[in-house]
Parts: sequence; C-alpha cells; structure tokens
Amino acid sequence: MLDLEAEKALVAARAVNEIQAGMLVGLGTGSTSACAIRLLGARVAAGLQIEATATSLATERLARALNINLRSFEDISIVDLTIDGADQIDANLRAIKGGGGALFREKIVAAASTRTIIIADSSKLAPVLGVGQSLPLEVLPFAAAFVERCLREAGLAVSRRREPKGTLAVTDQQNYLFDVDFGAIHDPLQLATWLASIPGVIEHGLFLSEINELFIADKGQVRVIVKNGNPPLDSPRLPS
Ligand SMILES: O=C(CO)[C@H](O)[C@H](O)COP(=O)(O)O
Repeated sequence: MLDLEAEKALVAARAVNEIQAGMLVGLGTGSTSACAIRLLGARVAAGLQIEATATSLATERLARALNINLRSFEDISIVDLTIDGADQIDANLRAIKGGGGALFREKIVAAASTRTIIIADSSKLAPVLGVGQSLPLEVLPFAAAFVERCLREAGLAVSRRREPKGTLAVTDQQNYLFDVDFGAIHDPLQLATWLASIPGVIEHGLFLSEINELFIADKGQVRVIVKNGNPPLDSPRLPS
C-alpha cells in the first residue's frame, strides 16, 4: 500500500533542498506544502537566511510559529521560488488547485514567481484533469446566486463548500468557494476562458501556465517533470 504521508515528506524534502540563502520563497498551502514549510523551518533554525511570503493565513501562522522570516505579499512583485501542492496535475504541468481554499492567493504568488515547483504524492498525477476531482471556484458572495445559476444552466453539478459545522466556508478574502464537477476536462484552456467570462467568478482552480516543475513521488523516488518549450512569463502580457 502507498504511504502518501511518506511520499509528501519525500517530495517536500527534495523541493526544500532547492532553496538557497538569500532567496525570497513563496510558501504554498495544504498538507504537502506544510511538510515543506516544516522542513524549511528546520533549515532556518539551523541558520539558513531567507525571506518568505505566504499564500494563505494558515500558512502565515505556520511559518510564523517556525520563526520563518515573513514578508507581506502586498509589497512583493517578484518571488524567486514558490513551492506548493496540488489536488490533481497532469504530465503537461496543468493542475487543479484550491482544495485548501487558497487558490486565489496561490495563483497570484505562482504568477509572480520566477520558478514554481509543485510537490505531490503519487495519487495526484492524472492523465486527464477533472476525473474524480471537482474544480474549486472562488466566488464573490454578492454574485453567488447568479454564478450558481450560470453553472447549473450549463448542466453542471455545483456544491457550495461548507465548514464541518455547516456554515458556508469563506476564503481569506471572505469570498465563497464553489466545487464544480466538470468530469473529464479535455480542453482546460477553453474552460478557463469560459469561467473567467462569468462576472462574480473571482478565480478558478485551473493552473495552466504558472507551474514550471513537478516533483512527484513515484515508487519511492522523486520524479521531476520540467515544463519544456514554455519559459515562464515575468508577468501577464498585453495581447498584441
Ligand atoms: O491548492 C491547495 C490549497 O488551496 C493545495 O495545494 C491542494 O489542495 C493540495 O493540498 P494537500 O497537499 O493537502 O493535498
């Protein structure tokens, strides 16, 4: 049987080895990222000097508890290296993120990063995105009913994310999270374009261009997949 926790620790350790003194590091959100943050905390305790910025308030709390030197992302335009997890990822480094509810900040920090590494246990690699995995959307509460209608009229199954006690879950920006079942997503770019066209959808969990490398556990080893032929953009470009 696969030990997914051991796999998370394995890929996290490999990614944290990429961090060098003086870097500004983006810290992801979720249990795999938390493994990496704890390992980074140990390196910092041993004398490594870096600065970091967090993709969620939960990550910020963890990093602070480990005495990692944090900077607010508000003042940052470029990050050297971001290490984050994913809910599902394909071999072309297109991913679904947002299971932990932090997709909006995660996407911004990844877009600002010179290098974004996704770390993942072996269960996360999928031949086609969306199979057995819903896609999280961050939705403005003001637009919740309208966005839900748009999705349902398109024939989609929509679930508003709730806390264990039944109240609606809210993001760090106080927005709602919708989990939408699209089934197999054969054309993620077309889907991303459609979702971006719905007013009130603040962000979706499809990461199609932000990821540079994947460190994934594979039979007890770390397999590295690097995006080729597609160098990272410094920042989104104006269409010509
Ligand atoms: O996108 C995320 C949070 O918004 C996480 O990276 C994703 O949900 C994976 O989490 P985990 O490492 O716990 O499986």
